[in-house]
Amino acid sequence: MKTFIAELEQHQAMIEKLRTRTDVIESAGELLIDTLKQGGKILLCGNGGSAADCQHIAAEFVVRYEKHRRPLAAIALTTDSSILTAHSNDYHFDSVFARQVEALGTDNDCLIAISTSGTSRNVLNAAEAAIDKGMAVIGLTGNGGGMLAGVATMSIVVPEQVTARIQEAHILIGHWWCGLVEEAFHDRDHT
Ligand SMILES: O=C(CO)[C@@H](O)[C@H](O)[C@H](O)[C@H](O)COP(=O)(O)O
Ligand SMILES: [Zn+2]
Repeated sequence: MKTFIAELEQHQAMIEKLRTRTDVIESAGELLIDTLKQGGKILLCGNGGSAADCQHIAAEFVVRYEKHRRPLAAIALTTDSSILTAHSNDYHFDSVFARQVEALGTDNDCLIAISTSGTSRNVLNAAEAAIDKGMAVIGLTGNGGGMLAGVATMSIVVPEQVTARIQEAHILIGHWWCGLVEEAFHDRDHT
């Protein structure tokens, strides 16, 4: 049985490796700030645990992270059960996020496409649809980046193979972006 200490050690090793991705993580944070300052919105998509990350991060933008500031435009494409089921039932699950990008995206917007493997077809299709619309795409991935790293405008490839470690890195990065963005929009009359 793997001990909890072994799990912690694996997590710490992931954190150390993440240092090598600092520049692109910071650049992506600046892109998010620019997108919102120019009136664009942030769309997010991913499967499974990454779907949860999408709605988690969207909630921090729309509501708050740690400080009071104006609401920020973000939509998780993973949450509307009618859209998800109608599209998957009538068309295909592979295009369930791309369809929403086509419906909602504009060239001011940015898509955060999350896939630990970088190979999930519905995430790749969403990234391609976003590029076709002139949107910026931040690929949040791992495992060498898969095809997502080739499609996205900029990619954060967590240098890990274990899905859980990659997901832990993703939410750490997502939270850091939330703090950075919040600082840029912070209403200094409130806390
Ligand atoms: O949370 C986990 C594993 O930790 C799973 O639900 C995982 O997200 C799912 O298997 C996803 O379908 C994996 O998709 P992806 O990250 O490779 O795009
Ligand atoms: Zn999980």
